[in-house]
Amino acid sequence: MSTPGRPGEPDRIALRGLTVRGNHGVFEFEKREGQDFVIDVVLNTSVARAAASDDVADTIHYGHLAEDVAAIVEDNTFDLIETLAERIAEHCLSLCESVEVVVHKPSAPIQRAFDDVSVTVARSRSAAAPHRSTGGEASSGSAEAVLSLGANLGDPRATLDEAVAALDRHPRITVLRRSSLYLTAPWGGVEQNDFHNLAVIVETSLEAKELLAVGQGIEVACGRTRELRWGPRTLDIDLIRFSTGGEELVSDSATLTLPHPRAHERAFVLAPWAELDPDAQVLTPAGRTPISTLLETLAEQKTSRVAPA
Ligand SMILES: Nc1ncnc2c1ncn2[C@@H]1O[C@H](COP(=O)(O)OP(=O)(O)OP(=O)(O)O)[C@@H](O)[C@H]1O
Ligand SMILES: Nc1nc2c(c(=O)[nH]1)N=C(CO)CN2
Repeated sequence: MSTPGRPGEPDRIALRGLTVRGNHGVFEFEKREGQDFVIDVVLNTSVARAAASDDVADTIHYGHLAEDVAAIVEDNTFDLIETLAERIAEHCLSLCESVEVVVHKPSAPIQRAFDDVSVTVARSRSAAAPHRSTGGEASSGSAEAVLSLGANLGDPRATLDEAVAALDRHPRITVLRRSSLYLTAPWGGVEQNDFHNLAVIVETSLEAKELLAVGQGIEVACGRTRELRWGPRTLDIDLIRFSTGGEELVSDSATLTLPHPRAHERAFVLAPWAELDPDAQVLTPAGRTPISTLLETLAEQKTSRVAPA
């Protein structure tokens, strides 16, 4: 028989010694030439559910975690390993309650013999939230969001099922409603297979940026690569609308545009959304417009509801 966990002794998933080449450093030659960074992350998260089900879908997949962390190291250039550690911690907090991240820089330009230099940050959701809230954004409390999901590579049905389940498993996201599945003609001018699309309405205590980051994490976990704009993909999750207390968030930062700037031009977004909320008023450059009116103007974009499997 297992013993119930005691407070102060949370379950942990640890990934140590992840070695990734990156271009971080104060000196120009460090940015130019790159060097190895070694990362340790310890995620405090209950593994009880996965231990009971023996299903990897009920836990944080360490392979996906390693890829996500490696991508943060590889895709950015920071002066300081403090910043790198903070970014990694921020990502991990979209997966778990608290985390400790150590970034080692064993080849740092130090003119003395040394074994290692490292920065350690420990972050938890409650402590992190005030630092991460950004101007004009809802910080906490409950928000409602519309997400559009699409896929046209691999097994789109299975991927979309897995993506909705992954959203719902997140401790700070509840999927309230899920639309039928739609088969839709590719939008955007790239010749490719039809897409499968659906929409979900979720309730969340995450900020909009965090919700988008969770969606992007799920895209990566499902094997998404970005090769061609509007091109074929295993999974795409777009944040269409985010509202707190009935008030819709409008954002135009480099990383987050809300409402989604192209949603009103896309029948593949509007048809599934209209099924969930037929009275939705969509904020467009021309003002608020009923979703049914927009769909009428997009009638030439083919969408058809797929019968349940
Ligand atoms: N509301 C939003 N939903 C999804 N991504 C957004 C949003 N606002 C800004 N972005 C940013 O847009 C970038 C490109 O996203 P993505 O790769 O999903 O684009 P796409 O699916 O090819 O095209 P589109 O943005 O037209 O749907 C991402 O880096 C993401 O941070
Ligand atoms: N029908 C349809 N077309 C698309 C879609 C999509 O989900 N559905 N996604 C794209 C890039 O995100 C580009 N074009």
